[in-house]
Amino acid sequence: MIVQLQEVEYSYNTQSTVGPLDLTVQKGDFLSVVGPSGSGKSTLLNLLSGNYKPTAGKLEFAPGTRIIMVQQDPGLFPWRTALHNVTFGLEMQGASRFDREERARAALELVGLKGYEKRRIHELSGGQKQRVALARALIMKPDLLLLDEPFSALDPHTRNSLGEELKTIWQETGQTILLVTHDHIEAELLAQKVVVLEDGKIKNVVDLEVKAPHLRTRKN
Ligand SMILES: Nc1ncnc2c1ncn2[C@@H]1O[C@H](COP(=O)(O)OP(=O)(O)OP(=O)(O)O)[C@@H](O)[C@H]1O
Repeated sequence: MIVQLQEVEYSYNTQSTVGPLDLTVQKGDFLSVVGPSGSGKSTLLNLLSGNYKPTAGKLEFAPGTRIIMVQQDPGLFPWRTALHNVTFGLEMQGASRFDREERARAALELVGLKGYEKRRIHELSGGQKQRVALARALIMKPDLLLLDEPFSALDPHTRNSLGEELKTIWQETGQTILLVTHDHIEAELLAQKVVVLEDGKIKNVVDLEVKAPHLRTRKN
């Protein structure tokens, strides 16, 4: 278990409460959370990222859980190259230059940006910027990667191809992912489990029973 919510509620005020929510994220899961505006997606993300503390119920993380969120705005450093945006977290951790650049090259290759290492951020398209943001998060190998509508500002074609790549990345790395989207089709195409939110509650959890190939043989 990476994170477990048991009857978790978050109350903004007396009128507006999200929950109670019951949800468990297991290692290697690819969950998508889908729901219309106001259904509680951002509130759930804020709870999972530790920004909000539940006002009721129990929210439990496995010890030492590290969580990284990628948002719609990729928030890259414009003065750095693509490669050096990706190395940033490892720099903060004190990894050697050789090690961080080698890992950043591999992460950029994983997101389909081999050959773009030296580009400045303004020399990249919107989709490419999102890929850099994804590589920057993946390189840190978080226990849980939260994706907050990361493709919503992109054109449909770029959106589809990035979505497909995300699925491949999940299958290849087993990275635990929780993707928030308002697009039902995207949610079902990509994830293994779809959590449907409505009026601040989990209306349904659809188990699509797709497992990352490398996890198929494991009993978990
Ligand atoms: N700061 C706030 N103060 C009071 N109520 C809030 C606040 N933020 C959100 N809410 C309420 O909490 C509920 C869930 O909102 P939330 O932002 O989590 O939904 P959402 O699914 O992320 O919506 P969107 O897709 O529009 O971002 C809604 O009823 C909303 O009105």
